[in-house]
Amino acid sequence: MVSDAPALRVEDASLRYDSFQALNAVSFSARKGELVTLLGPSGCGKTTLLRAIAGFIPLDSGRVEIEGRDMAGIPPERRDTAMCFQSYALFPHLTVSGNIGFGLRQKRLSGAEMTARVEEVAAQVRLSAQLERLPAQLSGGQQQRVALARAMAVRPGVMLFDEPLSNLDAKLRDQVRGEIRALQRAQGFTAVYVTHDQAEALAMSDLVVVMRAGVVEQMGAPEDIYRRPANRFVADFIGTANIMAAKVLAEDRTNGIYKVETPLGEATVRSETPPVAQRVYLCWRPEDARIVADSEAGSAWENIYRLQVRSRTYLGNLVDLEAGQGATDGDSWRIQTHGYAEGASAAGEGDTVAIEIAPKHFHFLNEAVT
Ligand SMILES: Nc1ncnc2c1ncn2[C@@H]1O[C@H](COP(=O)(O)OP(=O)(O)OP(=O)(O)O)[C@@H](O)[C@H]1O
Repeated sequence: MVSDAPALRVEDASLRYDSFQALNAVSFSARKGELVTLLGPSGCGKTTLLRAIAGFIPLDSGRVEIEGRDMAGIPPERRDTAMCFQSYALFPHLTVSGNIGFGLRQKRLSGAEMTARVEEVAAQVRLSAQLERLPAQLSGGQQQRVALARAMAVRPGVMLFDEPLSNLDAKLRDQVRGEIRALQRAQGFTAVYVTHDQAEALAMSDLVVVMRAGVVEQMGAPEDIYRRPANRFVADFIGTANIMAAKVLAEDRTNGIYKVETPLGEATVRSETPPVAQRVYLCWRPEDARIVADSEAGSAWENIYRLQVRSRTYLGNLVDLEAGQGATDGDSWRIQTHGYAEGASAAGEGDTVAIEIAPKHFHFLNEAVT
């Protein structure tokens, strides 16, 4: 269960490597039982932040609090954290049991307590039958589970994951991420999870912290980040986004309805939050467009645009179209639709399709066009 007490609080964390500002006033907190992902492109400072939380590198300014306690000057082994790495970092000469129990050696548990704890955690990660094996005798997914069990065994206040799945193939990655999330929920541990994979972040998190160049660009629940990205960077980094420079022509703030001019044509936008400027970026997602039949397209409906299909990719469950006004010139837009949706099969390369984007599917970014 998620409670209100912050298990971890990072406040204004800043850190430089020589002249390079790796973290710049980063703040976020994780409530007890929450999984928070730090998401961003390579080099944005995710690992640096995780290592600062673990106590491996000191911050230049700002603070890390675990369970309300300031961690300044507290070494890693005395912080209530455990790290789970992408490389697993298993001891090759120790059995699964030895690896899982490794972190317990400092915990002053009796032999019987230690065995019981190892068996309990091994069962949670479904490794009870492999306790006497060496890491080399395990699959990649099993090795990852040993690493997870070893971290879980010490029952840390905050579990820290550094891209734990990047050594696994795509299918296994999906499976293991589901397992980690299920275990995290069942055991109720608090976790900070570093990834550059937006799908992983959306699938696993209670809170996503999107970072770029040492700065937090946005944080929120996965759906918030996806449906209401703050700016072009976040919109583009999370999923696929069609981003247009728009000009507000008329507004009815009371009802949240705006008329805007866009490269697609005029559009009606329904938005609870007003645009931040008259010239503002507007975003819509590929699945927000609906291909409409000619009979509908001729009616007085709003937000219907005729586009020529420039390329068509069949993805099995979905059809992905790239379409624009005319065959090649100017912007092109990504449209995704179910393969069986009306009109999808007729939308071949070179064909003209009519699409409808509902007013509520347009989203104003908090970013003015300058
Ligand atoms: N010890 C160091 N000395 C100097 N610069 C460093 C050091 N460690 C990291 N950096 C730089 O700081 C920036 C942030 O690195 P960090 O490893 O935190 O990024 P990241 O977001 O985790 O990236 P990745 O996903 O590639 O691991 C990078 O530009 C990196 O080159």
